[in-house]
This record gives sequence, C-alpha cells and structure tokens, in this order.
Amino acid sequence: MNNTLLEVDGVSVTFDGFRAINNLSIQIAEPELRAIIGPNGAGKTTFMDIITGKTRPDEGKVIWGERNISLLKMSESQIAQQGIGRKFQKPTVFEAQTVRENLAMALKNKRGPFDVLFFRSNPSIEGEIVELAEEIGLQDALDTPSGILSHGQKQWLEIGMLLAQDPRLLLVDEPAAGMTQAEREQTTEILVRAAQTRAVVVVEHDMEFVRRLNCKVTVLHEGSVLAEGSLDHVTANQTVIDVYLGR
Ligand SMILES: Nc1ncnc2c1ncn2[C@@H]1O[C@H](COP(=O)(O)OP(=O)(O)OP(=O)(O)O)[C@@H](O)[C@H]1O
Repeated sequence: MNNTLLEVDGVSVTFDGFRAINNLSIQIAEPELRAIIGPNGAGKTTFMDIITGKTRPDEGKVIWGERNISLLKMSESQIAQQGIGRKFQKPTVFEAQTVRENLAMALKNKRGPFDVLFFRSNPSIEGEIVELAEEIGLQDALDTPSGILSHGQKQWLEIGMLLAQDPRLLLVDEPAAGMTQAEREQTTEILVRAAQTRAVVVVEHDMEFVRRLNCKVTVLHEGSVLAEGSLDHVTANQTVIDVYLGR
C-alpha cells in the first residue's frame, strides 16, 4: 500500500513474562475505516496503547506518515500532536458546559504551532462549531448542557471534540457499548463519514455494529492477527469461529 499511514511491524509486548502482543503486524491506510475484533484478552486495548505511546513494545516498529517516522521514541503528547486521537469508552465531556461550549473549547485546543501562535478570537469559529455539530448529529442540541444529553449523544459530542482536532488517525474503543439501536445506527454513520477523510480504527465486540461499518476487519487472538479481510471472509474462518464466534 502506498497510502499507508500507520505501520505496526513485528511488535511484541510482554507483561510479567506474559506475551500480550506477539509479533503483531498491522497496516492502516489513509483514509480507511478498520474494525478490530477478537476475544477478551486478545490484545486490542494494548494495541491501541502501543500506538498512543502508553505502552512501549519490547520489539518491533511503529512507523507513521509519509516520512516514515518512528512513534516509539515519542512521548504520548508528541504522538497526539502527530494527529492521533483516541476515544475511550467512557465519555469525558464537560457536563456543565453546553454542546457549543464543549466544541468551542475543543476547536481552541486545536493542535499545531500555527494555531497556537496565531490564535485570536475567531468569527469563523461559530461556523466550524455548526459544521462539527452537523457531523455528529447534534445541530439541534447546541445550547443543551452536556450533562443532560443521552449516553449516545455524549459519545457523539466526544467524537466531535476529537474531530475538532482534525486527527489523521482516530482510535475508537467500543463505541456501541450502552447505546440504543437508534444510537448505534447514528454512530455507524458518524464513523463512516469521519473515515472518508482520515483513518478510523474501531475496537468493537458487537458484531451487528461491525457488520454495519462495512469495512475491513482484523481479528486479533493471543496478541497476533488471526484473520483479516471482509467480515464475511473472517467469520467464515474456522479458527475464528473456534476461538471467538463459537464461544
Ligand atoms: N499492564 C498490564 N499488566 C499485565 N498484564 C496486562 C496489562 N495490560 C494488559 N495485560 C494483559 O494482556 C492481555 C491483553 O489485554 P488487552 O486488554 O489488550 O486485551 P483486549 O483484547 O483489549 O481485551 P478486552 O476485550 O477484554 O478489552 C490480557 O491477558 C491482559 O490481562
């Protein structure tokens, strides 16, 4: 692939003698939507922790961008500044602030030296807020205090706050958890749209949700890639059925 954005190559991580990630190699393109599935303990969270610099591998390479730079020597904040955003399962919006205020804050925190140097009170920020709110389906809730949003709406707001930073790679951990069916469907739309212009990697257990994402799927098992391809392709794999689906 010549549009590879992230290349994880032969990475291993051992925790107290236990190999949580075992010679793992995964490439993510730009743009791309990718789902990562696999049984509990397969290494999905650790994989994301390696990309964001929270966990350091014992072996292997993590290469980023067109200049093929290594993320392994960077701090977590330097990695974030490269344009890697992460959405954790639990939303962390500012509950006392409205949707507009949360989005405005996220836009003002936008990464990059130019934004910091030349930031001034910006009349176009309102336009950007409305655009973001439309992207996450909250255009009618701009003046709602975030604390009274539904669980799903809070998740979308947090996705919007991450999109405000314009990441090249967005890592999303179990977005469907705790959502109603209607919220799941809207979340699918938000992620599919976001992935038209960037890389979005979604870790998710809910197979219906993964099916609706309609993207390439990587199955992890014991810290390695067990299968990769369309959902139909990987779910037809007998080992995938044995270790994950059949249980
Ligand atoms: N800091 C740590 N210290 C020791 N063991 C760890 C640590 N982090 C993860 N592990 C172990 O590494 C393995 C992989 O864990 P990880 O959380 O990445 O799996 P996962 O695929 O995200 O699982 P789940 O679906 O349950 O979230 C597990 O066996 C876990 O117990």
